[in-house]
Amino acid sequence: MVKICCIGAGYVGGPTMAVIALKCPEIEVVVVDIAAPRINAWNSDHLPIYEPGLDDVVKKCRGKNLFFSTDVEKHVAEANIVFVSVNTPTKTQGLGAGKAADLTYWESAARMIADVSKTDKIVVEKSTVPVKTAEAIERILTHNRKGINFTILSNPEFLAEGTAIADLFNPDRVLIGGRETPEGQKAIHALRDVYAHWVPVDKILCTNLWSAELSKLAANAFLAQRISSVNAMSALCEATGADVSQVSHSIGTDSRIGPKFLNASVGFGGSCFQKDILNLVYICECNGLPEVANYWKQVIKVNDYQKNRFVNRVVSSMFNTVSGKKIAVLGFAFKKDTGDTRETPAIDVCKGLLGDKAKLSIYDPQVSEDQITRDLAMKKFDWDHPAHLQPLSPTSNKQVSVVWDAYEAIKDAHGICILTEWDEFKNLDYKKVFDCMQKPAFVFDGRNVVDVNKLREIGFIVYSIGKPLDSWLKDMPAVA
Ligand SMILES: NC(=O)C1=CN([C@@H]2O[C@H](COP(=O)(O)OP(=O)(O)OC[C@H]3O[C@@H](n4cnc5c(N)ncnc54)[C@H](O)[C@@H]3O)[C@@H](O)[C@H]2O)C=CC1
Ligand SMILES: O=C(O)[C@H]1O[C@H](OP(=O)(O)OP(=O)(O)OC[C@H]2O[C@@H](n3ccc(=O)[nH]c3=O)[C@H](O)[C@@H]2O)[C@H](O)[C@@H](O)[C@@H]1O
Repeated sequence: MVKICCIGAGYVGGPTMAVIALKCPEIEVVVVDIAAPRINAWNSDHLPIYEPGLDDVVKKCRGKNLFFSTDVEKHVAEANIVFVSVNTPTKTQGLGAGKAADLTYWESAARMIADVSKTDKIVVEKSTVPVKTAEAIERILTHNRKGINFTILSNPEFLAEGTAIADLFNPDRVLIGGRETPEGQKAIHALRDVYAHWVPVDKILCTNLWSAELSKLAANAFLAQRISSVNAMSALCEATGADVSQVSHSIGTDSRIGPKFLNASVGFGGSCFQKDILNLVYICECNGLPEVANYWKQVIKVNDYQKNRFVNRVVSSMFNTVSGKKIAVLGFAFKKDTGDTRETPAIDVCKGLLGDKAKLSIYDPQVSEDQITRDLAMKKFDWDHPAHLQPLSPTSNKQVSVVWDAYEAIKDAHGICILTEWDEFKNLDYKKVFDCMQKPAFVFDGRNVVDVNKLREIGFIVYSIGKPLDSWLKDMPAVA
């Protein structure tokens, strides 16, 4: 019987392994983690992450062929295939700080695999890693190998949060990279056989190790670049009277461009886009390619510009100060259908508004007060380390309250900032909202979810990213 062990029970390890267990009933899958609270949550009725459809999948296989455990060494020792899906955050100190990937967690996992193994293993890179990481991992694994053969594969994950289960059930492709040696090819076939339980074989792409590693960074860079491109256009739309949704639709109907990932927004967030592009930039610099590095750096610069631009719009519209004014923040997660706040644009927008002394009332249907308080106090990049290594919960900020109802957040507010595109924000009773706000009442829509004309008819002053400006805003400076 094939036994799979996955090190790292996070947003990737948990859902991916649950789907493998569901689709391959004859394979035993154990997900292990050093974080006991996370494993306890995976074994409870309240899973540690919110992901549509995940509960169902876990319920169907947990206790049958899917297990969650803190007994990392035992399960690694017993497995034939070991996936490694641990954090690969951006380095905050030392060589490459602020750009390079911090491979501390990966290295410690690899050393542990080498120490506890008594049988041959396929070791699969599931985490996103710099190109050529497999070479370093191989050295760690084979340094003290005691006659055991380790074959390393790169199998990057392309799921997006909020649609993880659908993405895993029906992936655009599964990518497996391995050495072009007989052992490498044998390992590729073994992993391909796992995915072939439900993924058509023509969607399982097999490449060399470095192509697989680099393809993951390239895919995220290309996706993020599309968002920065459309966001750059949104600034020009506001300056010219064009409507970014119309521009996106017009260019997206060109089959060479395609319609997806062209929604202008307050900026992209999430645990990976920025981290992976910084990682790519660093690799380019290390390979003596500064022009290529600068090209990709610009994707992040435009994203930062977009977040600053949004804050400036809010402040300048409200008579150039938000000091002491209540601003309702609707949505804190980095996108809808997830409770994940890693690198969410809401953090930078909230910090910008707090910098101008606003009073924030924040509502998100999936994010807890504790998480928001931590996020607003955390240093850049600290969020991407395992929970037990993160700073303890800070004392709450008097300028910030977190509430569990959108109307509660809005009551007596001067302005509303929509920062996540949760469906419920489209369907609020905006007449009721208007009536309970200070006047003039402002709506700043960072996700283009509201019906701008309808809200203007009610009496709101509305700013919506990349849409023709309200006459109120036309002469206001909005320089980031
Ligand atoms: N979040 C996402 O949507 C995607 C993430 N990725 C990549 O997958 C990797 C993991 O990301 P997430 O699952 O989001 O991170 P996460 O932070 O949710 O999960 C990582 C887990 O690894 C555990 N861990 C760290 N070191 C360990 C060790 N030595 N032994 C046992 N457990 C250990 C941590 O406690 C944590 O629970 C990253 O490289 C990320 O770039 C790739 C595709 C999608
Ligand atoms: O490596 C990863 O971590 C993953 O990163 C992204 O997935 P994810 O970050 O979960 O979510 P996305 O749907 O890509 O959204 C990222 C950010 O871009 C924003 N976005 C997305 C699309 C768009 O048109 N406009 C836009 O602003 C979202 O609101 C969100 O803040 C990729 O889509 C996945 O393929 C990849 O596996």
